[in-house]
Amino acid sequence: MTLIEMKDVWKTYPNGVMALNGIDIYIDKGEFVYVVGPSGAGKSTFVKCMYREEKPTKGSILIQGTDLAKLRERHIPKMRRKIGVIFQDFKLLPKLTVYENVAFALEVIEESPKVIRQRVMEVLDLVGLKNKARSFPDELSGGEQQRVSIARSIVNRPPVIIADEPTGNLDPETAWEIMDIFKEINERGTTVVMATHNKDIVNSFKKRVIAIEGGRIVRDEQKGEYGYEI
Ligand SMILES: Nc1ncnc2c1ncn2[C@@H]1O[C@H](COP(=O)(O)OP(=O)(O)OP(=O)(O)O)[C@@H](O)[C@H]1O
Repeated sequence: MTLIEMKDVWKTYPNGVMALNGIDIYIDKGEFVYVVGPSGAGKSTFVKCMYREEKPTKGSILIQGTDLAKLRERHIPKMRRKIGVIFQDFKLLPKLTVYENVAFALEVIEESPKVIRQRVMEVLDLVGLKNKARSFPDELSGGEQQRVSIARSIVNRPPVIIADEPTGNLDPETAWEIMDIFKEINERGTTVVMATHNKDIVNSFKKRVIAIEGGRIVRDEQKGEYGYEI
């Protein structure tokens, strides 16, 4: 079943840079997809369009049938709940505890305190951080902070999570631990789209690879390789 469909997507930034030049892609429910390519190829722009951080200049992006490209500003927050997002630099709220950072996503949709407590502890358990619920982000290692951000991204139970260089700030061993969590989440049925420069991970944990160069898809392979020298 198709979860995400991009049809003839173009993105030109206001400064004239053409970052995406006609992207057509289908991603099915439950897939694990790496997005690879040289620096400046358009990977971040591709994923940003997918969670409507950027609006395409032309084309449509359907997520479960809703066209993100046509979405009005006021409908964006509701749509974002269907998409968990994970960044290279974690983007946790520094003044909130681990628990509060994760609970925040459920508080804004006014879930009951009981549901919030249950779901937050459930996802903190999944990422192995139940014992750090009361800690603040700056008391955690980079790997732990990324685990919190993953917990936050899945607490709403979105059908897809999108990660932009999630292991970019982590040492190789920690990067693998984070990958194990993504694997687990994917095995439980969540679609994962991950832009990455991590050649070892792409070549070892083999999944679909979409390669972008100059804003175009130049390769789309099941169980693909990273394909670039770093
Ligand atoms: N907000 C912006 N305004 C103008 N140009 C931008 C903006 N964001 C990205 N670009 C340009 O668009 C092109 C694609 O950038 P993008 O960040 O999508 O590439 P990338 O493949 O993710 O690169 P990297 O691997 O270095 O993160 C580049 O030429 C970049 O300079």
